[in-house]
Amino acid sequence: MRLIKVSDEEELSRMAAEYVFSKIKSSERIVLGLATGRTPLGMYRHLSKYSKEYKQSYSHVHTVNLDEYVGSRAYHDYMQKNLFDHIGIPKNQTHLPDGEAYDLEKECRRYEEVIKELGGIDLQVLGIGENGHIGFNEPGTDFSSRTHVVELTESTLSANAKYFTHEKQPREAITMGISTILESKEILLLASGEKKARALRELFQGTLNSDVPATVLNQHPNVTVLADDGARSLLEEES
Ligand SMILES: N[C@@H]1[C@@H](O)[C@H](O)[C@@H](COP(=O)(O)O)O[C@@H]1O
Repeated sequence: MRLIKVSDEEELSRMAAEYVFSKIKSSERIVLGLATGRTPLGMYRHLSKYSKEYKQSYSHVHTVNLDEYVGSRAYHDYMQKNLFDHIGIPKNQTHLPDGEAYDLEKECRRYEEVIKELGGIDLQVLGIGENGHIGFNEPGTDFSSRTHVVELTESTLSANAKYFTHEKQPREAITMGISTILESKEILLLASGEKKARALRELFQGTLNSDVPATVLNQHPNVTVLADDGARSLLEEES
């Protein structure tokens, strides 16, 4: 696992965008796994800006998002507003789980098929929950899980309550499973702020702990962690 140290959220956003943009530029075809939440917002802002500044084609880019709330399009709307409206990725090449599907189990299987038919994920961007969740894989999730429906923990519900001012906050979500995420060829994890420090400390301790799902990333051969001063504040090497 590589650690790239940045000072703050702004530097993290710029570095993350440069990282992803260089992959887009240098690939003939790329499948990007995308995350939502506050952390990648600045990265999306920079990527949107690059799309205006540089004559870069996005016709070779495919995207698959990690998750969506059940009964909601909150993350569809987030992606549209923060990235897809500003960047020329063909609409039929962007994918998210359908949280409004009638048969959620079937939707989970469909989503796995989508990823498989795309040939897997080349670069998965991840955020990290305060409790160490990745995607919406909450503490205790089986490391062998595939795309599934989850019941969100109180910790995650309260951390994300601020995004639900116009609709009732769903208590369930569809998420790629831990095993689905681990099959990505490369992972870029973004962590910003002191609220993430405990989860990051667990991750860098290197021991697998199913109570902190992100620790499973220690088993992946190609993970880069971009972390700012706040997120690194409990790492031993920093003290
Ligand atoms: N499903 C998302 C995760 O993918 C994200 O990593 C996490 C952290 O979000 P934030 O970046 O807002 O702290 O929140 C949500 O639970």
